[in-house]
Amino acid sequence: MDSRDPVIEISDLHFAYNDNAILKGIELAVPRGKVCAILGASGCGKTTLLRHIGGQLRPQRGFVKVDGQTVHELDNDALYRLRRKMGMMFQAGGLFSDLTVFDNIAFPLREHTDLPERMIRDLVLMKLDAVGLRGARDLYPSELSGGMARRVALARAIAMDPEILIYDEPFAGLDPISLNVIANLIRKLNDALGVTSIVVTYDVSESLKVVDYLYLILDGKIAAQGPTEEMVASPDPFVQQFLHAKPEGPVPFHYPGLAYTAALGLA
Ligand SMILES: Nc1ncnc2c1ncn2[C@@H]1O[C@H](COP(=O)(O)OP(=O)(O)OP(=O)(O)O)[C@@H](O)[C@H]1O
Repeated sequence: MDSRDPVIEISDLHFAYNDNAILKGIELAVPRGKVCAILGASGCGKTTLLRHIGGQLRPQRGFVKVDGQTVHELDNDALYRLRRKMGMMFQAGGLFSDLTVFDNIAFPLREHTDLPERMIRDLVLMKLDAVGLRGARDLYPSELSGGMARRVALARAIAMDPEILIYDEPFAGLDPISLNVIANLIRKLNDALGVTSIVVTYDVSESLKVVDYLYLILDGKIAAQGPTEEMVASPDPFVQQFLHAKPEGPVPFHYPGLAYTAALGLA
């Protein structure tokens, strides 16, 4: 693949849960080596979009290509190989509660490789060092703060040296300091490891600090996109409402419904 080709390319992606249309023609091309954020209100379909990238859901129209491969056309073996190129970190962390920090990170290496234990040890310690938690190797998840648990999940996401790092709501539920730590780690790891990172979040302010490129989702489509600085300076009222979390603007506060007077039986 040409290094200028997008790592992830999505075209005309449509998906509905039964009659509930969620994605209505997503167009997106994630450039290689950048940190991108896909921003959208809770429930707009961000996780649904990620599940198409990971091949857990099949598009009802359009396609998702990762590294030039159309995800829904791959057989199981090819999909498995493709998933190995992707490191994912989820909001809940998903750490195994009965394994130590060390064993949580060693898990994918033991599961997917035949590396000798000595090499696994070196790799795990390297990943732990990258997130500043070498000293926490023998702790269990119940002994970690929320921010530390998120960092362990991040170390596990990079255990297999992925080309693409995907974060689903990495900032949710963190205190401001941990939030900054995670945001800076996302940036630092992207550049140090030479990967492409995709951050899916509703947390705009944190993303603006560390992200190169923004996509805003509204009503199942990419409503606006651009380099972070350009988006921040954009005069578009929708972009402004979105980035500055203004309650008033083109995006209505009220869910569509009857006029208030009609609902009260006064009309
Ligand atoms: N398996 C499912 N079956 C039916 N509806 C679903 C299913 N999964 C999600 N939905 C609905 O699809 C919509 C989009 O969900 P999704 O989780 O993709 O949104 P999101 O943007 O990731 O939200 P959040 O930020 O709150 O996690 C929501 O209205 C949700 O209720």
